[in-house]
Amino acid sequence: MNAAEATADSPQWMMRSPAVVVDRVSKIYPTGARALDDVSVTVARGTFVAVLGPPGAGKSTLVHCAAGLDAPTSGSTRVDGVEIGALSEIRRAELRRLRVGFLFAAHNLMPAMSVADNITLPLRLAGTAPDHDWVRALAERVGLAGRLAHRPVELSGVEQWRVALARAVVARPAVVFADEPTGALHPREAGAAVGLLREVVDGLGQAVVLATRDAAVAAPADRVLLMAGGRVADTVEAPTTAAELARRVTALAPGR
Ligand SMILES: Nc1ncnc2c1ncn2[C@@H]1O[C@H](COP(=O)(O)OP(=O)(O)OP(=O)(O)O)[C@@H](O)[C@H]1O
Repeated sequence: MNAAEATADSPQWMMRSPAVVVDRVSKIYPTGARALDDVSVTVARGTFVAVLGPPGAGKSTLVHCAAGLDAPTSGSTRVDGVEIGALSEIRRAELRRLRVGFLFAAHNLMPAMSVADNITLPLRLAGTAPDHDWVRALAERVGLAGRLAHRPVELSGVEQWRVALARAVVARPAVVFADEPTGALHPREAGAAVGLLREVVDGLGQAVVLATRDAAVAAPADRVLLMAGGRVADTVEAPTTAAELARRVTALAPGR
């Protein structure tokens, strides 16, 4: 099949399409706050994009709109080749369970469930039987081998974060959306945590879209979008450093 023959729902199209396309998205809340102002972003498969900026810049709104958790006021978003706005709520929920992984500051682990059951929850919610060898291999990869039978309360904060990471990738999604994912960790632990995220998605070929205020968390990305006032004000390509990113953020908002 050549490019002209590929249709939006054919496997060939899905393989070629970027992991995420945000096309001219604006979001105006009922309060009148313009959180996103005509934002366009394309995230190629397997690439790690960080969204960095000061509080209120629109980072969370961008991640939520891109992931289909929130509806843009105008513009469109595609994830894994699928136009989110065209899906019914049921189809959107399916897409979120199997083609998208999430990592938030609050891990929302199920306290009564074992680590293994927490990790495999997205699969079970989607009616898919977990492959136990894969779950064991994943647990090993994130440093949780030997912890699969424990309850979350028996784990350290970093270990709980690793459970959330494994849960985000267990369905081998096309993309992981992360909103201030290291927010519950000590700042000292954040760098290593995002390093592990990077290692895991590099191994599995997933794209990442990660929103953060912390330049050290954004620095390992392939591309950093600097946001201010609901717009992508600047883009920094890898390699870069936290110090350079912090300098660029300050330059965007003089007097802050
Ligand atoms: N539900 C909402 N209702 C009204 N305004 C909102 C809502 N959510 C966000 N906003 C406003 O939209 C703008 C962007 O918010 P957003 O949370 O996306 O920024 P952010 O860059 O993620 O900030 P932070 O780093 O503090 O999380 C802000 O002015 C915020 O007050």
